[in-house]
Amino acid sequence: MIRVGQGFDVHQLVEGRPCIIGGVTIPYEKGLLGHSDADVLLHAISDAILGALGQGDIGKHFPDTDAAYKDADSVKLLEQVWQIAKRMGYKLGNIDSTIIAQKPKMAPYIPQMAELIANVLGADVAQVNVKATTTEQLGFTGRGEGIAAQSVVCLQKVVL
Ligand SMILES: Nc1ccn([C@@H]2O[C@H](COP(=O)(O)O)[C@@H](O)[C@H]2O)c(=O)n1
Ligand SMILES: C[C@@]1(CO)OP(=O)(O)OP(=O)(O)OC[C@H]1O
Repeated sequence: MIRVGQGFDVHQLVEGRPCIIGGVTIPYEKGLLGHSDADVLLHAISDAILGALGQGDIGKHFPDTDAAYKDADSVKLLEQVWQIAKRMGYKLGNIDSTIIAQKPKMAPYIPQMAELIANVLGADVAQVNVKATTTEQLGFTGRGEGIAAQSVVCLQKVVL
């Protein structure tokens, strides 16, 4: 059986925070604000996996009212989400995702992001696609006020 999920997330860009996207720290004058490390891409992917599983979203599993998740490493959150998928008997089909940011330039960091995500999900890097786009200076992303990410995930039931 195949199940599909989609995820979408947004975080504000502010001074004095690291810019962590897809588990990679990107050198930039601003970073993403959140209760956790605000890794917008890993949150969108985590939500897509939970969506495919019919298991709600990361806010349900890791509430932003819980001090345990203050400045949490979103790689660890994705690892926990993937444990749920494995427990329910699923493996990764493929992921497609898009980072929506005017700046910084994501392209140099995308191979590292895809490698990291594939490692966490026990998959081959060919199963993980990460893209980036600007919004041509339009809207909140275009003004550099925040960064958004979206993701679609296909999970396959493991046949025993
Ligand atoms: N933050 C970003 C945004 C885009 N890219 C890359 O640039 C290409 C052109 O972007 P457009 O928005 O003009 O389509 C795009 O295909 C991305 O590869 C990027 O690296 N970082
Ligand atoms: C990850 C969590 C938990 O630390 O907090 P944030 O970093 O604020 O991120 P968000 O995308 O709002 O989603 C869920 C949260 O509960």
